[in-house]
Amino acid sequence: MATDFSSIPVLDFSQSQDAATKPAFLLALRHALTHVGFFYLAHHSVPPELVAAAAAFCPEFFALPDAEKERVRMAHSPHFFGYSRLGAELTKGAVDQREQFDFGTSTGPRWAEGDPDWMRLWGPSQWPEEHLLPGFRDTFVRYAAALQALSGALLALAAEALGLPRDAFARFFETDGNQDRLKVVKYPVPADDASRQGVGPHYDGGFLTLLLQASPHRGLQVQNFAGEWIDAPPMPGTFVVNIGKALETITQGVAIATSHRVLSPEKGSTPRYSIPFFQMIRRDRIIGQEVLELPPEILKIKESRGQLGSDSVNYAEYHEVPAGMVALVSRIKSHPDVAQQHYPEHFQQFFPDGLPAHGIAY
Ligand SMILES: O=C(O)CCC(=O)C(=O)O
Ligand SMILES: [Fe+2]
Repeated sequence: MATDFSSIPVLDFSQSQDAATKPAFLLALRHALTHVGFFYLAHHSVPPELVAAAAAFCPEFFALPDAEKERVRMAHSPHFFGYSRLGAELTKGAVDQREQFDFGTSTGPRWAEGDPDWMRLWGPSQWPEEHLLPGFRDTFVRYAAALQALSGALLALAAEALGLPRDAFARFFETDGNQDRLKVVKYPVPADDASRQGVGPHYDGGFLTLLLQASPHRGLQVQNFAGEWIDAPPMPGTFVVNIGKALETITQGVAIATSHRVLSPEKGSTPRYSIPFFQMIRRDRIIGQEVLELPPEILKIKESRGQLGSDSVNYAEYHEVPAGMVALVSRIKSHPDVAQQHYPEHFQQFFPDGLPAHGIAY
């Protein structure tokens, strides 16, 4: 296809802050949203020292004593926050070769007795003991807040790029605090006979994902319209931004969520680290029933670009159930043992034969 991509565009965030260069930024953003679903964001607003501090903590976290990682393991958390050991996570039923620590920005409205159980997805994070990793919690709280602010600014720009008012997406967020999710991820060098599925092909579920590639390893790949895997190598000073299925859904498929995966580091290499930030939406809306009206010239882009090749079965539920339920089901499928502990009825429904041999999140 003529408009298919063979590399990931680079956008300069600073252009969006200057009236003279903003139109060019919005055009580039429109193209990235509608034809690629991924872009690098350079010259962004997050201080480089904060990014460097977060990256430096990645190997340190995973070097914590096993007992401490056990203490904060995800199975203790109905909010799916905490530590998952290697091989604990599934993508479409296959085991991912990664270890991770999930946490969230500060919590918005919480679950209360009588609320649907997907309201419980939001809640407090678990943190390692301060004396074992001084500064870790403070750094990541500040990092998360900075990423939340940047993702909000970027989403307002995305609205403008699609011919919408800046606040077009506001109604999909809690007004008194929205909880976004982050994780610190380690992709080890696999053993000789192990699979190289760092994380299998998938879509992200929310609005925008802002990924820090926290070590110089290649491995992230993005699937184009023809189904080819395009490398997205680390580029210092940037975040890799991609679109999730919720944003695709409410823009009537104009902004595209693109399938991506991570290959484990090569034999003889060292572990790869990354820190994705996932912009989440409020839980109580069936967003497929609230799609945005878009200007005709923007809707037309869909026709000129053609059909996306890869499957879009995942997240079709956005048309049927509240966004919180969609997010909960996605977590349950990835972390069945957390579900078994905290959401036994859903667990029974998705895993009627009991816990898979893999998929234990500790
Ligand atoms: O680690 C990466 O580079 C990407 C991770 C990812 O796609 C995800 O966790 O959704
Ligand atoms: Fe992803």
